[in-house]
Amino acid sequence: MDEYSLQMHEVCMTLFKLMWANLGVDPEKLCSIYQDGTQGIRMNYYPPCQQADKVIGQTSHSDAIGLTLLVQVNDVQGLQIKKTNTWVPIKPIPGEIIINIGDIMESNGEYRSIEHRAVVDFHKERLPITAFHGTNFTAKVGPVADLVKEIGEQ
Ligand SMILES: O=C(O)CCC(=O)C(=O)O
Ligand SMILES: [Fe+2]
Repeated sequence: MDEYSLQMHEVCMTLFKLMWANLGVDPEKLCSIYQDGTQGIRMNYYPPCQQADKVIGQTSHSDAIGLTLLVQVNDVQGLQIKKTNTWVPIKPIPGEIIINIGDIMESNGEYRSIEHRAVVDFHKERLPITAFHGTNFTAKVGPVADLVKEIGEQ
């Protein structure tokens, strides 16, 4: 479990740096807010339900962190994201990690914190493992100064 947490953190830091570089921000400037950052690992279990069309596994929300890395133990579909007011199912691919952008990484429309939910299956159980990555407790979170523009500025 320790090794899993560590590896997930490493993947996450690599993604943060690539995402910041893509925005034109020096990754080294922001790295410190995730130094000894919070990490929560949640193992969800959604049992099959004969009334799957009448219940919800997890209601609509966005994750209040930087990035969420989600790995599924089996290939049952359940995660959905909201795109132009429509719920779009996310098909799990064995061995791949689903990355959810959280509220802290929302940035000038370039990256959007995604609204999502989980539905349940009529016949099969579903087991996703989610790793949430947030800043450390001393970090000040707010708009990145380098990205703040005047109205009309390109
Ligand atoms: O079960 C899922 O696929 C989604 C889990 C989730 O969104 C969460 O735990 O925040
Ligand atoms: Fe979530």
